[in-house]
Parts: sequence; C-alpha cells; structure tokens
Amino acid sequence: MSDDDFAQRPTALREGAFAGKVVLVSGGGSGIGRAAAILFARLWARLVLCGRDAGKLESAGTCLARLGADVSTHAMSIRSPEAVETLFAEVVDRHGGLDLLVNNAGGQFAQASIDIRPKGWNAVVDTNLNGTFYMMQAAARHWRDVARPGCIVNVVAAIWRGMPQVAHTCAARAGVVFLSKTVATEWAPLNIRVNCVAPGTIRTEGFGNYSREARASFSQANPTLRTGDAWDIAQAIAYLGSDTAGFITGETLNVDGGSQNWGDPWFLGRPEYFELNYAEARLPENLEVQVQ
Ligand SMILES: CCCCCCCCCCC/C=C/C(=O)SCCNC(=O)CCNC(=O)[C@H](O)C(C)(C)COP(=O)(O)OP(=O)(O)OC[C@H]1O[C@@H](n2cnc3c(N)ncnc32)[C@H](O)[C@@H]1OP(=O)(O)O
Ligand SMILES: NC(=O)C1=CN([C@@H]2O[C@H](COP(=O)(O)OP(=O)(O)OC[C@H]3O[C@@H](n4cnc5c(N)ncnc54)[C@H](OP(=O)(O)O)[C@@H]3O)[C@@H](O)[C@H]2O)C=CC1
Repeated sequence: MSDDDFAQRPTALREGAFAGKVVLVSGGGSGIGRAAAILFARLWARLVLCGRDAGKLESAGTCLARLGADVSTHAMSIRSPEAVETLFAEVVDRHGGLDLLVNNAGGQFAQASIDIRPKGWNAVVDTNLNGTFYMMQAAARHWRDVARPGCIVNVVAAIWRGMPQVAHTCAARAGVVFLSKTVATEWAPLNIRVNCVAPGTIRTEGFGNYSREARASFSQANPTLRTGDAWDIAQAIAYLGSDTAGFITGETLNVDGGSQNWGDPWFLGRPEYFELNYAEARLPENLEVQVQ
C-alpha cells in the first residue's frame, strides 16, 4: 500500500475525531507507524513522529503536511532514556503537550534462540521493552505534571503460542503486554488509559528483513491464508486511542487473521522436524482402521 492509498482508504473513524489532539507515533517513518500517522492526519490530529532515520521521517513528514497536518519530526532512538527526555521536552515546546502516545517502534532479527548472543538479545529487549517503557513513563510523567488526561497504545505482536526463531522479541512483547496491564491500573487515577494492539503478519517494509521462505510462511500463518496490511493495524490503533474506546484500558486487541488459533510463521523457514506429510504419516497400530 502507498501513502496515496492510505490517504483514500475508507475508515470507520469520524472525521475530526482527533481535532486539537497531539499524537506521537514512534517509528512513524515507515510501515504501520506511517499508515497510522496518515490516518491520524485525516482525523485532524497534530502529529509528532520519531525514529532513528531522519530521511524516513522527513519523507513521512512531507506526506502528512500535504494532507494538511501540523507535524514535527524527531530523529532519536527510544533506547536512550536521555533522548526520550529530550524528545518530550521538544514536543511540549513545539506543540504545547501531548494527548496520545503510539509506541510502534520496534523490531527483531530471526535467529534460533539457542544461538542468540547477549548483545543481540539485549538489542532487541532494549528496543522493544525498555524503549517502550521509557516512552510510556515520560508520557505519564508529562500528563501527571500538567494534570492532563492521556492515552497510550503499544504495538506488540500476536505472541500467544510463542514465536519460535524470535524468542527475544516474544519475551519483550510479553513484557509490554503485562507492563501495560499493570500501569493501566496504576495510572488510572491520572486519567491515563493504556492498551496494546497485537498484529499478526502484516505486509510492510519490515518484511524485507526476512527471507522469501519466511515471507511465504507469513502469508499462510493464519486461517485467512493471507497477510494483513498496515491499514488494518492503523485503524485498531486509532480506535483504541480515540474517545470511543474511553472505557477500555489494560486490554490487548489482536488483529491477526486468527493466528492465535491456527498457523505457524517461521522467521527462518520451517525446520524439517515440523514438515507435515499426511500422505506418508503412519498411524499407531491401535488407531489403524480397515477400509472395506
Ligand atoms: C504462532 C502464532 C504466531 C502468530 C503471528 C505472530 C506475529 C508474527 C509477526 C511476523 C512478522 C514480523 C514482522 C516484523 O516485525 S516486521 C518489522 C520489523 N522491523 C524489523 O524487524 C527491523 C529489523 N531489525 C533491526 O533493525 C535490528 O535487528 C534491531 C532493531 C533488532 C537491532 O538493532 P541494533 O542496531 O541495535 O542492532 P545491531 O544491528 O547493531 O546488532 C546488535 C547485535 O544483534 C545481533 N544481530 C543483529 N542482527 C542479527 C542477525 N540478522 N542475525 C544474528 N544476529 C544479529 C548481533 O549480536 C549484533 O551484534 P554484532 O553486530 O556485534 O554481532
Ligand atoms: N509487520 C508485521 O508483520 C508485524 C510488525 N510488528 C511490529 O509492529 C511495529 C511496526 O513494524 P512495521 O511497520 O512492520 O516495520 P518497520 O520496520 O517499517 O517499522 C519499525 C519502525 O521502528 C522504528 N525503530 C526501530 N528501532 C527504533 C529505535 N531504537 N528508536 C526509534 N525508532 C525505532 C523504525 O524506524 P527507524 O528505522 O527510523 O529507526 C521503523 O520505522 C514493530 O514494532 C514491529 O515489530 C508486530 C507484529 C507483526
């Protein structure tokens, strides 16, 4: 899907639903984050995008400005607590405050867990769990200090049956889900809602990090036998971030084509052990039936 597609796709959300609201999308330069930012622009939000790559952010910023949004872009890494602090100071300075934080930045690399080295484990956990926490905490402190209501939507993954070959990200996302449930209670007195969206396999630029074989498994990894697209996730994010979802907190919304129930994505390709061959499968003796 292109920016132009996202600028036109129908949406269930009401025009003007985010009028006067400031929305921060991490990883807003590409994929799901970029689609969500386009949706928020169409709903009249003011936008803040952050990510590491200034070029990607600038390109997304230009697209949002064309849609009429007031947008600022900030190149930084969510892994640095100092950079997160600076980001929030810049947001307050430039936009006067924040209303919704979308923690979408994240990623991983595929590797058998038995081979993951400490540096790689730490890189993934630091981005997906620690970085997300620094952003959540900075937002909550801001809302507490200015006595303003707030809302957080964290993008995780449909991890419910484990995620072989990406154990580090599975562990980190599980951490974010339970962190979110925890602070949804702690921060309710501050009028802050916290929810997660758990995507299944969603066709984005991020797919480029995986082999052809892995990508083929992604498109067969749920009962619909197809991948979702970034708009599917953008709409779920906007719904949970909107006042329409005002009585929902501590929840995780799966947008996964049913992958919780059936399907097996393999980030490095399916190991031979898991190849199924029903034609040659032998039943245990006591289950054999005589066919007349
Ligand atoms: C059972 C039902 C399941 C249902 C379905 C569930 C959902 C399925 C989801 C399916 C598809 C998912 C897709 C996506 O998530 S797409 C979006 C994602 N985008 C990315 O993943 C971005 C790509 N990755 C990265 O940018 C980086 O890897 C990362 C952010 C994770 C780390 O960045 P950093 O810059 O800190 O790290 P370095 O590159 O410097 O590396 C640090 C050490 O990490 C190790 N490493 C890194 N890459 C690899 C690799 N390819 N293989 C092995 N090890 C790696 C390594 O130790 C690095 O240190 P050294 O370089 O010193 O060795
Ligand atoms: N596509 C899918 O099937 C699924 C995706 N997800 C998750 O959804 C999110 C969006 O993924 P998607 O859009 O597909 O892929 P992308 O790779 O396009 O998006 C990841 C974004 O995260 C940003 N990012 C990564 N590390 C950092 C960091 N340290 N600091 C700031 N920004 C960072 C990247 O920006 P930059 O390069 O500029 O730093 C990039 O824009 C990710 O968390 C991903 O893991 C979850 C399940 C499935």
